[in-house]
Amino acid sequence: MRVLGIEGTAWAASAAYFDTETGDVFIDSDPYQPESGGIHPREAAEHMAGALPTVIERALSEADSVDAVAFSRGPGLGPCLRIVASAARALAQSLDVPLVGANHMVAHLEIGRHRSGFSNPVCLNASGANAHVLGYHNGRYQVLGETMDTGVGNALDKFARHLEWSHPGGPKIEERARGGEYIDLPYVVKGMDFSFSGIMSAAKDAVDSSERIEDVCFSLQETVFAMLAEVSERALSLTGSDELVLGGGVGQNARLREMLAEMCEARGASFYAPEPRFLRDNAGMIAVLGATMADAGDILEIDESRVDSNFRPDQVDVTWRGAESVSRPMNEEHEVIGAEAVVELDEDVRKRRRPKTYRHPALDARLRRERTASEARLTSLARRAGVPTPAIRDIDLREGTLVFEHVGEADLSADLTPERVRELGRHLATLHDAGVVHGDPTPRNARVSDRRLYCIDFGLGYHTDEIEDYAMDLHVFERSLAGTAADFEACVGAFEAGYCEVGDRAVIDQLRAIEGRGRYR
Ligand SMILES: C[C@@H](O)[C@H](NC(=O)OP(=O)(O)OC[C@H]1O[C@@H](n2cnc3c(N)ncnc32)[C@H](O)[C@@H]1O)C(=O)O
Ligand SMILES: Nc1ncnc2c1ncn2[C@@H]1O[C@H](COP(=O)(O)OP(=O)(O)OP(=O)(O)O)[C@@H](O)[C@H]1O
Ligand SMILES: [Fe+2]
Repeated sequence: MRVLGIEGTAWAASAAYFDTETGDVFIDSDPYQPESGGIHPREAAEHMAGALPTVIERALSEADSVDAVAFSRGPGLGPCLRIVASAARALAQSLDVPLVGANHMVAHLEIGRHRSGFSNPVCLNASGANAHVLGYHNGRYQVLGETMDTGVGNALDKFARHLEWSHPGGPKIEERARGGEYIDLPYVVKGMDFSFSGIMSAAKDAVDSSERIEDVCFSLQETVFAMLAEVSERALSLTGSDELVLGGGVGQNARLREMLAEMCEARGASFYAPEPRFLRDNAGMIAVLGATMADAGDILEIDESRVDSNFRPDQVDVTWRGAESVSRPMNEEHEVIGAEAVVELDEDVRKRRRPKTYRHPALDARLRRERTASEARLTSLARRAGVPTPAIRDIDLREGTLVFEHVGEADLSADLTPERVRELGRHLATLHDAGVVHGDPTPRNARVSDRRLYCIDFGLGYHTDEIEDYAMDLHVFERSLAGTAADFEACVGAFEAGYCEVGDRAVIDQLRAIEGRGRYR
């Protein structure tokens, strides 16, 4: 099959030609470069209108024939998307071939899967307007974790604008980071979700209070990319997957790729990053996904081809994949490589947070120390509040080691029933009542026995009386269920019912508000 792809969600006016028989992808792009400030939607749309005809013509001149036209349907800037869609409709009609509407974020992911040959990877999309970790489960690309505020590239670009550097800021920060020294910045990870707002204001304050720019750029990269590597590792650990692919324009950053490669190597996973022309916005990824979709018969009628500027990857009905899942069953082994630690299971359980070589030694030492200390403290506090947890036998903060009582016969993930999930809901409500959040409640961080359900792994927990934090705890759990549970609906229903038996219903309302923010941002 031969597909013409068109992209133009924000800055790249791009067209491509992909031939499934030869595997060749021809891409021609014309970037929009704002004169000052960030991307202006109206100017960007004018750029699309002016540049698309030329790039399309060049791609067509490479084509022997065209069997389908694929375009980016969203997410992106509304005025740009409408111009791209009009061009795609007109072309499909004049060539008399089917029209395919691709989700831009799924295209960022599928290009890595396609080029690597990996069958079922976890995907980190690190782009301008987005940042999320995805895994395929129950016929969708589930969002296992995502930014709670801005996209990663936008965060970097805003910092660069503060320094009055031109757009895009990411490559300039990478350049200036060379030779910088590390300073501490806020590091925010909640389960597999993360946030950039705190770190960005701290970085701006740091340059305003005359820290060296290279030190701030260096530390910004070290901190932001370590967060992305950590949530990717959490997704690998939760699902049991041993494949990671990278997508999105920030993926062009050598330090990010280095960290991800090192993280994967340390846990025996394979890592793939497409070449830069497939990472930044480009129509090649649209043409490649378009061919897969057209092959599955996933085509659009012209009058149903309207664009969607908030089109989320988890809204896409994945017609081109089967019933497989990124999550695989895991056996109880003597040594477990978790996301944070190596855990040896004997009569007692020895959990050691080994140094993570991918992150800066100072950041690594800080995180291991803080998390080991809070895990010890909160595991005991939770038990006193009435939540079953393992007793602590020993603690060595310098080594990052904890020794626990062995609890339960299996992880909750191995035996996930609505009844058990309901009990976890009650436990979290009890914990919140005591003013504590777990921080990383997942089906792998609860242990089951005949009589009880235990909570483990409190390393990301903290004290708080904010209802938003309690709701976030529930959100983290429901995310992890969406990526792993066979019967998601029944489990979520039971979980929230269990929570309400003990806890405050207002937390559930806040949870709905959090979900709404992700969907319509
Ligand atoms: C919806 C769509 O329009 C949007 N596209 C987008 O953001 O363009 P993309 O090409 O994937 O990423 C651009 C971002 O990638 C950053 N970037 C480019 N090179 C970089 C580098 N070497 N280091 C860090 N960031 C870099 C830029 O600063 C910019 O923020 C998206 O995918 O979110
Ligand atoms: N006290 C315990 N009793 C029985 N099994 C345990 C205990 N603590 C940990 N385990 C087992 O080890 C696995 C990893 O432990 P833990 O979640 O604490 O490590 P981690 O590195 O923080 O993992 P992750 O962050 O990926 O959840 C658990 O999923 C569980 O199977
Ligand atoms: Fe993009």
